[in-house]
Formats: sequence, structure tokens, C-alpha cells
Amino acid sequence: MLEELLRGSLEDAARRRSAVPTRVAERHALDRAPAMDAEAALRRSDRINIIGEVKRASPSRGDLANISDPSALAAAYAGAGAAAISVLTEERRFKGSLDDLRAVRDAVEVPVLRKEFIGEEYQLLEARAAGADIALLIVACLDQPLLERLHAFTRELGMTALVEAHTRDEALRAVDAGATVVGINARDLHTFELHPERFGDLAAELPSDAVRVAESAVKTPADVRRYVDAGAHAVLIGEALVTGADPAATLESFLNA
Ligand SMILES: O=P(O)(O)OC[C@@H](O)[C@@H](O)c1c[nH]c2ccccc12
Repeated sequence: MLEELLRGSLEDAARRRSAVPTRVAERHALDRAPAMDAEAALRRSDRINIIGEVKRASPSRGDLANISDPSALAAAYAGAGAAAISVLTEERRFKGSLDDLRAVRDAVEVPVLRKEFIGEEYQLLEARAAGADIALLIVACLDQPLLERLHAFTRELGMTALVEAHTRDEALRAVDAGATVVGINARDLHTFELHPERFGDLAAELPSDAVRVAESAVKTPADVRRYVDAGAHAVLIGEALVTGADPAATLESFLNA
């Protein structure tokens, strides 16, 4: 499944590249205001740092929410106190787009994350050209030389990489590749099962200065509290926010966890 998602994302990027060649994407990336310091935003210790996700659907959960106006949802998250906004841009299974990312960028003043299956530099150029401050790099999708190359390119573009791991080996590979912000995803991308206890196990293995992001499986404020108590600097939440009646109120309840 992970391979299929990556292959689809790369095919979609190749299609866009025939309309917007690399040179043009580079220019668009350079025309943007510099990326925000997302690492600082996710490290803040005076609040719980929540990354609110704009997510319409997922392969494991199917359709979650319509989200006809991603910028309004992102503005609601930011107004409620989100530290950053994650935007799914994967088109096939998550029903997102780069247009969603651009719309969100224009609507908020907090760091914005491009959530995509990234396997080549062009996708990082697109992210920066659309105004992203953070790019997701999934260790399980990449061999070590490619992970290192994409991590270095993310930094060259002034962005922060959120490097996602599911296992101890992947967490160590993330750190070896230079990651300063490491995400531990409770959802196993091979089996789709949730393992929220993994966060604490793997977070303990990371160097003390790494920013630790707990990803997935939050339903209640108690789930947020458990991640924070296990050492999370930030918590990434999608489904619970987009499926609730009032995403801003739900986010506030997580901030008060
Ligand atoms: O909807 P949830 O369980 O709150 O999860 C959000 C986020 O962690 C999840 O969307 C995610 C984490 N890593 C990913 C990689 C690709 C796609 C999606 C994801």
C-alpha cells in the first residue's frame, strides 16, 4: 500500500511537472516569502503544540469530511490556537491537492505542512512554491541515501522536515539523516493498525534535542495528555478534528488537555 501511494504521488508529480517544469517551480519557490521557523513553533513549551490536519479521506478510514473550504477550516484551527496546520495534498486516496495547500497558506500565519508521499526533489520545490514551511518525509518510503538527499534539499529550501518513523530502526535512520523534527506515527502504514504506545517507546530512543511529534490516534483530550506525558513536543491530529461538529471547539479541548 505504501509503495502504491508513493508511486501514485510520483506519477501525479510527473504530470504536474509537464505543465510546470522544474525551472519554473524553482522560480515560484524563490518568489515566496522565506519559510517560517516551524521547529521553534513546534518546540514551544508554554502550550500544547497541536498540528491540526486538513484531511478529507484516507485509505484506512474512507471519506471523513467534505471540507469544501480548506482555508476556513485552517483559519478555525489557527484561531483556536493550533501551532501549525497540516494539509494532505495527496489526490488519489486522501482527496487533497496543492490548491488546498495554497489556500491554507493564504489563510493562516502559522507554519503549514505539506502532507504527501514525497520521493523526489520536485515535490519539495512544489511544496515551497505553494508556501509550505514543513515537508513530510516518510522513512519507510525512502532508502537512506534518498532520505538524506531529500532532507538536505528540504533544508536548502529553508523548510523544516518532519521525518516520520514507525519503528526503532526507522527512528534511528531519521536521526542519521539529520532529522531534528521526528514524527512517530501510531498508524502502521503497512497494516493500517493503530499502536499509540509506540510513541513513548520510540520517543525515548531519540536524542534529547530532537523535536518529537506524536502522529495519529487522538480521539480525546486524555489521548493528547498521554502523548504529552510520554514526551511529545507536538501532536498531529486529523480525523477527530474533521469529523467533529465544531473543529475549533474540539481543538480547544485538546489544548486544555
Ligand atoms: O487522523 P488521525 O488519526 O488524527 O491522524 C493524523 C495524521 O497523523 C495522519 O493523517 C498521518 C500521519 N502520517 C501520515 C502519512 C501520510 C498520510 C497521513 C498521515
